[in-house]
This record gives sequence, structure tokens and C-alpha cells, in this order.
Amino acid sequence: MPHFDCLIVGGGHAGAQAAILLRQLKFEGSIGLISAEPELPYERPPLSKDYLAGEKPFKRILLRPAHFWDDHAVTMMLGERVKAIHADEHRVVTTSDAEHGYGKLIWAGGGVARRLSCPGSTAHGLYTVRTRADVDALIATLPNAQRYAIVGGGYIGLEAAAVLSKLGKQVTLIEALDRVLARVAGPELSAFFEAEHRAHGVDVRLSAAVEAIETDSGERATGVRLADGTVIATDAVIVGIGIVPETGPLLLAGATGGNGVDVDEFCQTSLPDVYAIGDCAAHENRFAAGRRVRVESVQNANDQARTAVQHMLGNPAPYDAVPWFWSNQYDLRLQTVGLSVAHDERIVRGDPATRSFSVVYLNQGQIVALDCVNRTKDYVQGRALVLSGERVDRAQLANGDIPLKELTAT
Ligand SMILES: Cc1cc2nc3c(=O)[nH]c(=O)nc-3n(C[C@H](O)[C@H](O)[C@H](O)COP(=O)(O)OP(=O)(O)OC[C@H]3O[C@@H](n4cnc5c(N)ncnc54)[C@H](O)[C@@H]3O)c2cc1C
Repeated sequence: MPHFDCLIVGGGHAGAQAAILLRQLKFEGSIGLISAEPELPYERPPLSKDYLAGEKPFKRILLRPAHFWDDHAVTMMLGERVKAIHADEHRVVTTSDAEHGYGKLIWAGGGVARRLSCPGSTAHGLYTVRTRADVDALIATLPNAQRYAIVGGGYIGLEAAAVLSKLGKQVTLIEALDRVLARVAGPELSAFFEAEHRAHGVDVRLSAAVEAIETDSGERATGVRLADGTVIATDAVIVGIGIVPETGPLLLAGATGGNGVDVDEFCQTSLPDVYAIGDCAAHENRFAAGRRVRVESVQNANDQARTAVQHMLGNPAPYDAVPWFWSNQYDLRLQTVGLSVAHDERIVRGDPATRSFSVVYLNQGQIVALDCVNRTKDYVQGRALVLSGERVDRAQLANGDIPLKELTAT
């Protein structure tokens, strides 16, 4: 049985970054990386942006050139899925029944796209946007499909809507709640993005629950039936309703968790010598008022990789990175810093009508997050305010002409 001093499961942002950092920090042991996807590690964010738009080829979204992994003695085992962990014996088993021993295991399994469960949801013509394979399948529809129904008004659904409408497609966006981005942002940002999409010709349907996918005799999706009986005729359905964290083998092996696998401040799971990082790791985050959360972002994947690796190498430093995220839609660049989950007040800086404004989130007077649209200065300067948990004068905060770094503390 092959043995690795450090075995990484998952070749997404978190797993790849863990391997890169181990070598950067002069780890001399053996490193193996098992990933269910057949590709070398690549960036996921372009999948719903420039890769879908055909503006960036796959080669340009690889996280490192192909030779990097050999050059740095990282043994890549691609197209292999870990199905079981025997934590006491420090070994894993893959779906092809290969066994690998480990000294330390870093689990970076991310998540799989959540699917619809209504009648018709297994029909042909339904697409998710999580992997290169998903998006290649969607791209293959572009020459022949004109009408796209997108289920889910989160970032991925909105980004896909922006690309498809720019490509001249007829797009209907279906959101079950009464506003887009409801899970991650305040109503001001939701209203702004809803209006932008409508202005670009996207038919946005809010408070619209999907009841069934209608199909033809060949079991191909032809429409989305809503709870009120409306049928949205379509050539393809894109389902962007979040992810289910990939933690099955960890939880089966006895790791604590539920929505993700629980980790401590060093990204250690409850299993000996097993870390978990990235989208699947449920951790207490001080930027979410100490709540246990999973953060789905490149920042979190990279920073948790550093936390786990540093702990492994005997330089422990608790995970305490300020969260940040971005989204590109049309000519809009949204940059967010902090987490808004625990806010009790919002202040808008600047005028959304100018398409350059920020929403500042406060909790008991402290700035906890900012969503900045085409306003990079606010994003950069607001980061310091989120980090310090500063309380500032509200009238100044609302005045978009006063730079955030010049605000007076109260
Ligand atoms: C379309 C899209 C757009 C995004 N846009 C942004 C953005 O603009 N900004 C941002 O910050 N974030 C964005 N994200 C989120 C970001 O990409 C994720 O947070 C990040 O990829 C998480 O990294 P991860 O390594 O935890 O998981 P993943 O990237 O999902 O990688 C997990 C890997 O583990 C593999 N795996 C899972 N289970 C097993 C197993 N049992 N055995 C072997 N391998 C396994 C999977 O196949 C996968 O390759 C976007 C995500 C998507 C899908």
C-alpha cells in the first residue's frame, strides 16, 4: 500500500493550495493528492464568468502549469474518489479499491451542486455549474439553444444569467424567495442587481417556486412549471441552488459534523491527524459573530489551507482571516469584505443609480461587512474597518464623498 506523509483529498482551490504551501514552506515529506475530477487543479470562479463566455480557455484557468506538480514532487491521483477513511489505521480506500496510507490527511472535498428534487428533475437538459465538465456540457448547448431558465438567484445563477444574456440568449431567472442574493446580501444590493438584470433583458421571477420540470416524450426538459401553474418554456435549465458539502467518508468514519465537517481553529477535525479545509469545513468564525459557518470562497479555501499546513508543520496560528469575495456581472464588479450574516443595520454609501455604491453592514454599531459595487476604494479601506471592528460616525459613513479611511471614530 502506498504511503504519503501528507495525503490531500480534493484538488480544488483548498487542496491544491495546501500542496503548494507545503512545498513553499519546505515540507520535505511525500505528498499525494487524490481528486475525483480528471483535471489538474483549476480555478472555479471563471466557470460562471469568462470560461462560460468563451473568453478564457481552460489552460488559462489552471491553478499551476501542468509540470508544476511533478517539479514539486506532488503525486497526483486524478479521477479517483475516496470512499472510506480508516482513521485508526491512517488509510483511505478509493472507489477503485486502491488503498493509501497517510501520516496526516487534509480533506478538501468541497461540495457538489445541489440538484432539484421535483418531478422531472432527472430529465435531460438540466445543467449545474460546479465543475469544468458541468460547464463544458452547458457550453455545448449554446449553438442550438436560445431560451435558458436559471433556477436560483444566488451569485452563480446571476453570473450565468449575465453571460447568457450578453451572448444574446433569452434568459428567465427563477428565485423562490422574494429577492435575489437573499442568503448573502441585504435588500439594497438585491434590488440593485435585480434591476440590472431586468435592464439587460433577463426575465426575473421572484417568489417563484419550481413545482416540476416539464419534459417531451424523449425525457428532455421543455419547461419549468411554477407553483402558480405558469410554465416557462425553455431549451435548457440551469440549476444554481447551492452545494451539498462533500464530507460523506469523514462523517462515516466518525468525524463530528452536520452541514459540513466541524473543525477547530486549526482546521482539525475530531479524527486524529485529519484536517478539513475549504467549502466543506464548518468553523467558528469571528466575522460571523462566532457562529459555526461554512464559507464558500477562494479566500477561505486558501487561508484555511495555510492554517492547516502551518499547524501540521508545528507553527500553529488560529484561523482568523477576514473574509472577502467578488462577483462580476456585466460591467459591474462587486467586492465584498466581512460577513453580513450577523448585522442589525445597513447604510448605503453613494447612489446606486450611479452604479457605484457600497452597502455597509453594522452590528451594534460596529462595521462587520461591506458590499462594494464598482467602488474598489471602499473595499480596500473598508477592510481595515471590518478588521478593527471600528464604530464610526454614521452621517460620515453615509456620505460617499468622504473616504472611509478619513472617518471619525465614535
Ligand atoms: C461557478 C462558480 C463560481 C464561483 N465564483 C467565485 C468567486 O467569484 N469568488 C470566490 O471567492 N469564490 C467563488 N466560487 C467559490 C469557490 O470556487 C469555492 O469556494 C472554492 O472552489 C472552494 O474550494 P474547495 O477546494 O473547498 O472545493 P472545490 O473547489 O469544490 O474542490 C473540491 C475537490 O474535491 C474533489 N472531491 C470531493 N470529494 C472527493 C472524494 N471523496 N475523493 C476525491 N476527491 C473528492 C472534488 O471533485 C473537487 O475537485 C465559485 C464557485 C463556483 C462553482
